[in-house]
Amino acid sequence: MNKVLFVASECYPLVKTGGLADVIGALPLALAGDGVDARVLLPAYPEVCERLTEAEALPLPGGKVLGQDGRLLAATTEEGLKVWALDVPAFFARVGNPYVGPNGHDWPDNHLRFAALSRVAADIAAQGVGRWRPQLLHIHDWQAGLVPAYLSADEIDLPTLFTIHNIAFQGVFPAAEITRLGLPGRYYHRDLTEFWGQISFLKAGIAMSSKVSTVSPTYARELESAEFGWGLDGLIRHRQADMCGILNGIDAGVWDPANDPLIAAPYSAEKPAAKARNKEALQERLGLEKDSEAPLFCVVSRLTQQKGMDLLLENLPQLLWRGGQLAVLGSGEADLEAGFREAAFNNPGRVATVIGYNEPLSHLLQAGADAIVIPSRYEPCGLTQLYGLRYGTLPLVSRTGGLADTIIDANAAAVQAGTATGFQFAPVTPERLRHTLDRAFDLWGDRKAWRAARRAAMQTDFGWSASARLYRNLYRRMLKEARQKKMGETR
Ligand SMILES: Nc1ncnc2c1ncn2[C@@H]1O[C@H](COP(=O)(O)OP(=O)(O)O[C@H]2O[C@H](CO)[C@@H](O)[C@H](O)[C@H]2O)[C@@H](O)[C@H]1O
Repeated sequence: MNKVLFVASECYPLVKTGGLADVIGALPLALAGDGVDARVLLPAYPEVCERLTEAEALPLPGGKVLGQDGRLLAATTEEGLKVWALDVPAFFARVGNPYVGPNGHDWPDNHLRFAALSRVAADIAAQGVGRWRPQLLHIHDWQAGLVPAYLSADEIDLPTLFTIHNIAFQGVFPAAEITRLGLPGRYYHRDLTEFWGQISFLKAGIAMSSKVSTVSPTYARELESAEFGWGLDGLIRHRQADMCGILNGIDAGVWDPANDPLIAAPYSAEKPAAKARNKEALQERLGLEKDSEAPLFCVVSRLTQQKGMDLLLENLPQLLWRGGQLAVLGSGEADLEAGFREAAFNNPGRVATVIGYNEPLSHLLQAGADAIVIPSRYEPCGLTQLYGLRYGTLPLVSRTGGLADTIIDANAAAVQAGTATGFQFAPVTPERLRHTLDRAFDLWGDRKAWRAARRAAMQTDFGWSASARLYRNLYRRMLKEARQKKMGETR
């Protein structure tokens, strides 16, 4: 068994603010079937501690971390995932979001909090926990970006894979903080952590890891361009030979319409009839008219510019004029929240908006809606379109990143062949979205074709097994390269 330590700031079901948690909660379990013993290191926020009641407390491998006392809480979740929660009260025992305080601003010491996570990961790499020592570290997003810097500073020779889930979140902090992070000043260098006069944790991860991946092949290519690279496209191009894109999968146990305790009635590709009962239940729950003829579009998303939610608001009159309904679950930018609230207020029975984060309701939306709208300006992979496929809720998506890689557009040829699974549009403009909403209404008008697309969508396999195998192969290649490098050095 290859031993791999995952390092990340979220992990479903312990703590989740977005798609990263879903990946960290599911991929290690999928890898177990492929001969990889993957364990997860994450911060012990209060909600994590609450859920790990049976945890065993272990000393930190490095004694203290960045001068603070702490411990590791070792536990196995109900799903069988082995985790170490990093319990450093000075950094993590606070009420609020993992990244943002009650005042809506980032915690002012985020650089120290997540440097501590990376520092402890490097200590585990050096000393192990008990008899378990990783052979490779799989680190995720900027919160784990300093891991290779600590490994390098301590001359610990272990391969690292850095996965970018969203390049827009970069973890950029004042350069003067470098010594408080416990890194030698020489690491503030333009080839390592320096980014426009500041320190970027994300840049450190990309520049210093053995290999870099992202969560879809199309996003891997897009990152090489100035439009998508957020100032790091040059570095990404420089690392092209070590870069790849591997699609996310979904946890088919958690997201299964045939066996989902959070929906009104079970259904499947073979027996889809009960999807209608979920539509009714959703309409009732949200105060929408019980209109089975109206195509019900839904949104489950952060309400942000990234997700293109302004484009959807702009097209709401068209969606309503053609007889559709809209159900929105999300939270995010104040003007978008206000826009969707107002839309619900002005269109009772036709538009419903729930502002907030609600995991159970997200399942009912996927089960009850006919289509899910994801007009993202960029989308590294996207998970909600995959849940939509599984639940026969046709994704209407922009052609970018993972959305481009997972949805087959209902053009005439695909409809004819019975292979269409949703709708795609490009470029990401209000006009193209409007045109594609029209195409969706036209297909809805041909119920037989809609049902065929729904069946094709539900039969698409986006479980983790194929992608887990790609990760396993990549780990093996990295371990082999590391061995060869060592042999070369000792010769
Ligand atoms: N209000 C709400 N209530 C309940 N659940 C909600 C919710 N809002 C969102 N969710 C859930 O959060 C997850 C969001 O998944 P996305 O793929 O859209 O990821 P996100 O953009 O957060 O993360 C980034 O990382 C992931 C993982 O790699 C990439 O897929 C993605 O492209 C990238 O932007 C889904 O499970 C969704 O159901």
